[in-house]
Amino acid sequence: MNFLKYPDSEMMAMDVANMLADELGEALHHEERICFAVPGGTTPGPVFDDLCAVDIDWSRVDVVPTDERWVPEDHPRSNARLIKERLLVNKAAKARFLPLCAAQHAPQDVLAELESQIASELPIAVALMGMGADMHTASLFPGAAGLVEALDPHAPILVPVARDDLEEPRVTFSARVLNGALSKHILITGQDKRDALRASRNLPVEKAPIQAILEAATVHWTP
Ligand SMILES: O=C(O)C(O)[C@@H](O)[C@H](O)[C@H](O)COP(=O)(O)O
Repeated sequence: MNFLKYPDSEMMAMDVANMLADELGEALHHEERICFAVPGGTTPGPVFDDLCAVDIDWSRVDVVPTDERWVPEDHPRSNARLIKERLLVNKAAKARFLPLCAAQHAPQDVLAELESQIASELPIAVALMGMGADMHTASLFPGAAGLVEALDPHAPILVPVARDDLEEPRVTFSARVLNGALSKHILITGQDKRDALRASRNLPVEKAPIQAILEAATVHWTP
């Protein structure tokens, strides 16, 4: 794991956006289409604001959430909504969005179809991920139903996840698919998350799922 520290969120957003733009541009030199996975949550918005303005051939980029909350796309908690409003604008409006959710159906009824739309676009070229202070990443939550399956080396592409205290069911890329990304970035802010990341090193992956994707990842942190 590579750990990069920034003086503030603005600097972090700018540098991470530049780094992602370079990697996406480089990947576009080698592949006709590339897959870019991005998280939801509150941290990535400023990165999206900078990244959407960069001049790469977005028309050859498939943008997919790392995980999704099972809510309609116009719901305030929808990751698709965040991504469409903050990333897929400006120059990046030309990218294609691949949804992980069809909220009018139950997850188990549509997961196979969603997977089939994504399978041909894998592996992920560049993955940007977040982390919670409970050491989850994507929707790989400690103690959640679906976690063991999502951590399995032979896991399917997508795994439904639920836990009583989560506001809605979720679907997540399995650790196997996230780990298959050619480049992995984790974006975190605040001392609590830095402490959590440190503590995760001594815990089993079921208790600290972030462990599953740390190898060869770059962690970006600002207080
Ligand atoms: O949809 C989501 O919730 C995620 O993709 C999730 O893994 C997120 O990245 C972390 O929970 C951090 O969220 P914050 O950035 O809001 O702290």
